[in-house]
Amino acid sequence: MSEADIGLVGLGVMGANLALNIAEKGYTIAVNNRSSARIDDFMAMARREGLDARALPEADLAAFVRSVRTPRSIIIMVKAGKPVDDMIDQLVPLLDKGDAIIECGNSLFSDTQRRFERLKPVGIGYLGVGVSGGAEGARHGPSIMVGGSREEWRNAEPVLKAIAADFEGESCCAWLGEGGAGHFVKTIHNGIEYGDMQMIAEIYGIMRDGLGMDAAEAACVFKRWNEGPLNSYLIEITGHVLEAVDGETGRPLVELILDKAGQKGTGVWSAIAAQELGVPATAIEGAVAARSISSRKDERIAAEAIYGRPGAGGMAAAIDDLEKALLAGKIVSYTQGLSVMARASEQNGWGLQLSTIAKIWRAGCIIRSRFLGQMATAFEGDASTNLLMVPDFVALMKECHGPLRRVVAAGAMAELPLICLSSALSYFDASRQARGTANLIQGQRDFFGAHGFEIEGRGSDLHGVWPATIDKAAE
Ligand SMILES: NC(=O)C1=CN([C@@H]2O[C@H](COP(=O)(O)OP(=O)(O)OC[C@H]3O[C@@H](n4cnc5c(N)ncnc54)[C@H](OP(=O)(O)O)[C@@H]3O)[C@@H](O)[C@H]2O)C=CC1
Ligand SMILES: O=C(CO)[C@H](O)[C@H](O)COP(=O)(O)O
Repeated sequence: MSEADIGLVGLGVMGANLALNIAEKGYTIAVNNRSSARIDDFMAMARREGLDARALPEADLAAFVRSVRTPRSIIIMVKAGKPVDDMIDQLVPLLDKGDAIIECGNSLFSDTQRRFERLKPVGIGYLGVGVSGGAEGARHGPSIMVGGSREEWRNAEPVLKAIAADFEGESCCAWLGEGGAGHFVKTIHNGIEYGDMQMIAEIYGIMRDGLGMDAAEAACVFKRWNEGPLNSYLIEITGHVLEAVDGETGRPLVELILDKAGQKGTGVWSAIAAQELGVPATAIEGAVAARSISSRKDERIAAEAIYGRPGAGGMAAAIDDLEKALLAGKIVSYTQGLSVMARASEQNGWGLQLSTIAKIWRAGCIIRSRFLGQMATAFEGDASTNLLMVPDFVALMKECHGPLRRVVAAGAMAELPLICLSSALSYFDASRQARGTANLIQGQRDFFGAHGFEIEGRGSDLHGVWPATIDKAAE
């Protein structure tokens, strides 16, 4: 008997919480998972929350599909990559024309595009949906970034909007464009998340290694900052992470956690997308690189033994400068992420609205912040896609780039690594330098490869008369 309003397959951290959220909003949800133990765990959770009457567990995939009312909407929330394709392969023979798959994992946008094209001829709708907010967001209201056809969106809109976060009465769920648009925006959201996290970690490094602050002192500063312009989920949780104490040793937990960062792919995809689109995203790229360097612990230990410990001589920096440096770095990082989305939108004909994206990131997602509220307002009345040129942010950047410069300079002299903050500063300086240095690069390119250069008033594809050289190094 078809009883469920919607189905969800994949009861991991995100799927289980999304399913509870959907049930709580009054929908009856059929649930399925590859391993049946998770179905039992989910039903136990649903019982504890008094939601089991609206959950229909089905360990058999065919019976699960049959239990959903037609035309069916089936959410897939499994590990990204091949498991999604495998799940689609298993579902398609069980579905009817007019049914739809709503894939909510962190999928690569080009995979989403491919899956969308694959299902179109068989009459099965496909939405590629980015969901952010971790377990808590999935349970109580994530930010939801939808991509796919408008028709599928109209069918899914009521349930997706019902479960999404709400910012002052506005839903943090929106349809952003066709095909892979939703997953592309989620990927860049994560790239920006990488940048935010890395810059926070760099500031923590200055506090710990440059200023000699202990974790509890650093926690107090982050808690205070969370009351000001840096107010955000990531600053808030940083305070909590820094103040947590290990029950076994009584030491700050953060000091026991191994300094090797994991990564599941979306940061790298953001950096690759930026490079492929020809849009510089140095803060995001720096954040990805920093995670890779962090994973090479043995090499870092060996190199420190040769070159000495960075920060050993201490560093002088005002706490107010650190706050403003973080704000300036954030402006640059968001400028870059937004530019990547704007270019991708042009290239793919998505029509992405940056103001809508900023709005649905104001609550529910990992990068939610007061800053995004300012951004949403700023973009509403401004057609620019360059945050560095939007008046409110021009004023902020004028106030904060000096502090960023002092922090980066002092950090460099103290030998402290500031990959993200320093690249953000250089991006800012390079982006506002009317006369750059690429004239020399063009000269070099013409010298060795006759690639040509341009001289204003004389034309392009000009060539120099260069001397013949011999390779001195090879002599
Ligand atoms: N955790 C987070 O904060 C966020 C995660 N995401 C994304 O959501 C998706 C799910 O993540 P999350 O809930 O954290 O993952 P979990 O690791 O908690 O759960 C993974 C789920 O995928 C299922 N699965 C894995 N491989 C297969 C397969 N080959 N066939 C069928 N099912 C499979 C697992 O089933 P089984 O129990 O049988 O192993 C399980 O239900 C991912 O794309 C992730 O990137 C998005 C936003 C936030
Ligand atoms: O999408 C997310 C948050 O928005 C997930 O938590 C994702 O796993 C984060 O990426 P990584 O694991 O690479 O740090």
